[in-house]
Amino acid sequence: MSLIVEASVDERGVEVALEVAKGETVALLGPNGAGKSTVLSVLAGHLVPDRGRVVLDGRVLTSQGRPGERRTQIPPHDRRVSLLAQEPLLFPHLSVLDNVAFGPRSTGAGRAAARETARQWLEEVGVADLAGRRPAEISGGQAQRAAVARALAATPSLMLLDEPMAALDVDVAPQLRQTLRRVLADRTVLLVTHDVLDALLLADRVVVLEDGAVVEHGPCAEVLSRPRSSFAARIAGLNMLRGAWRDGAVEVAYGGRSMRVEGIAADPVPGEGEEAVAVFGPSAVSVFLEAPHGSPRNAVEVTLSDLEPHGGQVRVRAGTLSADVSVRAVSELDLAPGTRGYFVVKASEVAIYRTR
Ligand SMILES: Nc1ncnc2c1ncn2[C@@H]1O[C@H](COP(=O)(O)OP(=O)(O)OP(=O)(O)O)[C@@H](O)[C@H]1O
Repeated sequence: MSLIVEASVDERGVEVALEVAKGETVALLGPNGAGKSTVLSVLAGHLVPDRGRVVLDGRVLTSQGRPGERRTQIPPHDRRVSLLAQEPLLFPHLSVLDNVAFGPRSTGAGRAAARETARQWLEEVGVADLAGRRPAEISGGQAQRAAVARALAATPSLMLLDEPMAALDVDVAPQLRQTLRRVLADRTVLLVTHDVLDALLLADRVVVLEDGAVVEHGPCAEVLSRPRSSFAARIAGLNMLRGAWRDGAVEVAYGGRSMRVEGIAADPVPGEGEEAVAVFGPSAVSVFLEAPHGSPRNAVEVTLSDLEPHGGQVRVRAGTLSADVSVRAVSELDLAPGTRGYFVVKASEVAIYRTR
């Protein structure tokens, strides 16, 4: 492993362990307050954990609260870790070129060599023509490209990206994502994101944090197609009901009542009483105003919370569940926020699996 992290930050309720292999990009996903930024701060050296260890390419960057081990806290500039934040954070008084040359300069390169390196990186990220401008004279997207060049020119062993596209216009973000995909290939990267596209296009693996702890991890496609955490299900656009496996179905408490959800149980089938999830896509859900009788279908009693257009259909939400139905069905059933009804899904459309 290139990067090994174990970090507990008591004040923030964070206790995380994760690893990143050399040349691997790992996306760190999770809801607000899950602890993603805390992990990045520990790695960057801006936050000292109460207990923990950060080892990068065999070098101990942080060691705290470990009996028998010397306390270590290498300062941020000496960790060979570059952080690309949401905002480009360029030095306003320096030209774009000198901003990028700053890294090589501070690690001992001569002025001319540092500028040459900077020029190459600006070329690589497509803003070489802006080298002579000040940050105030370029757009947000261009500044973020310059920030990518600056981060890479410092020849980091680890790149940290904190929602690098979040502050950009939607029409600029896809191009920067493509550039990142190219320049980050084969680097060791930890990427914090809320965006499932970032995970799919940039990451080899995802780690999902909830409430300060890792709740699942694995290759992107696997986590997004078979999520085990509510967060991963939500970003993958899937419905998830969690409960205990009993007598061939998942017993779920939903909306204050208990119900059984039937589906296709994946191997290995959950043990009796074991925690399991039932997962199904919104397109598999039909909406009814009355409970369907005598059919082998799952029906969840719901109160609709909102409706919005979704790819030629209407996405109807009820709490954490959603259904994609036709415009015609919405009109015929007169669906609106507050309507009480049933979300109905055939057992053959529900995947059931263990959460561990
Ligand atoms: N400077 C701080 N001092 C004390 N507690 C903090 C501080 N920053 C964050 N926290 C708390 O630490 C926990 C983890 O927050 P963190 O910012 O790491 O989450 P996050 O996953 O990055 O969230 P977001 O997606 O909203 O940025 C939260 O409970 C948060 O309220």
